[in-house]
Amino acid sequence: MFEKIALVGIGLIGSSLARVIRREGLAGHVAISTRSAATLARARELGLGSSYTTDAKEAARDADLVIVSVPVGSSGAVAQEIAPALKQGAILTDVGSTKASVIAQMQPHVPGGVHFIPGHPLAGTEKSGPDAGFADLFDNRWCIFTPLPDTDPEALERLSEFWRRCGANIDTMDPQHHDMTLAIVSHLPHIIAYNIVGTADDLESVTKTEVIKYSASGFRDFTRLAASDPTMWRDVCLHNKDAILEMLARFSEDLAFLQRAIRWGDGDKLFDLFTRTRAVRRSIIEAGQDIDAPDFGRQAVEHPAKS
Ligand SMILES: NC(=O)c1ccc[n+]([C@@H]2O[C@H](COP(=O)([O-])OP(=O)(O)OC[C@H]3O[C@@H](n4cnc5c(N)ncnc54)[C@H](O)[C@@H]3O)[C@@H](O)[C@H]2O)c1
Ligand SMILES: O=C(O)C(=O)C[C@]1(C(=O)O)C=C[C@@H](O)C=C1
Repeated sequence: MFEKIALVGIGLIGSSLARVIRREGLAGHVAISTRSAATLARARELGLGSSYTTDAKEAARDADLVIVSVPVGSSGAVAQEIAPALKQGAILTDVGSTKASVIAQMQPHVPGGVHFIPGHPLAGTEKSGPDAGFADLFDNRWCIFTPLPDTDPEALERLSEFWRRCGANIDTMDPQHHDMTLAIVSHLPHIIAYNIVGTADDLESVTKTEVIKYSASGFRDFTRLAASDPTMWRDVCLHNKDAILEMLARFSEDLAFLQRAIRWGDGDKLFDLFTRTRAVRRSIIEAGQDIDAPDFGRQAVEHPAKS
């Protein structure tokens, strides 16, 4: 599909892209760049690309497609660094979990004649780094684009076709809507997981023994999310601040409602809520998302209930 693709950042997402690009034969040349020499050396050992450099500008030079897969707080610095090397007509995209902030950081650096199309594949795991990636990561997952008002439809279609060939389904929305939606379906669940595992860890007398020994699968599911990359999630929280605070406020109100129902022994309220939420899971399954499949969105994840 492309003569040369540059992957800037070669962690979970960048290396999954490298693997699927190779499997599907989507590029003549895959240039890999990352900030740390050690990560780059590992990418080379894994044979993820055709060339390797710690100089993002070098990787981006002459590329037809440049994919930035770094923590969202670094996307502006990366855009500034590669901007002078971007060729006319190239597509520049990203995979960041927040969109308004990434656009605000990257867009000012994008030279005229370069197609900047922000994107976000809704696929990942709690793991990070080049060893964590796998070619099937994007299979049957959404990839959301938040095109800018002047986005060239042909470039958007070309990038959409690339992601389809990586296994993804495509959707588009405006950046604010993306950030609000992801705040509830992705960012809040991680924040809640970090919080509950932190609370358990604070119970020092319990944590070293009982929490580990008796962790039931409910708590274990939280620990998976709470093991996610600290840099990535620090940046997500700082860069989707307004939407996350809005969702946290609603969450706290609803939690207070639940707390009150428990305090006053209001079984009907509890039963009604739990019935409604059970229906949500059922509708996700009916919509074709097989939650119980062992590879639901992630590989190499323990499924203790099944083993
Ligand atoms: N992990 C997920 O579940 C997931 C899912 C979808 C999107 N995302 C988004 O994808 C992006 C990458 O996440 P990941 O999970 O692949 O992270 P990761 O930690 O596995 O990899 C990040 C990579 O970026 C490199 N990097 C960091 N700062 C850099 C800089 N300034 N210049 C060049 N390289 C730099 C690191 O060396 C590493 O190679 C993030 O923006 C994240 O929000 C993550
Ligand atoms: O399944 C997981 O481990 C993930 O965290 C993946 C997940 C998500 O919340 O669904 C995390 C962040 C992304 O931006 C997209 C996907």
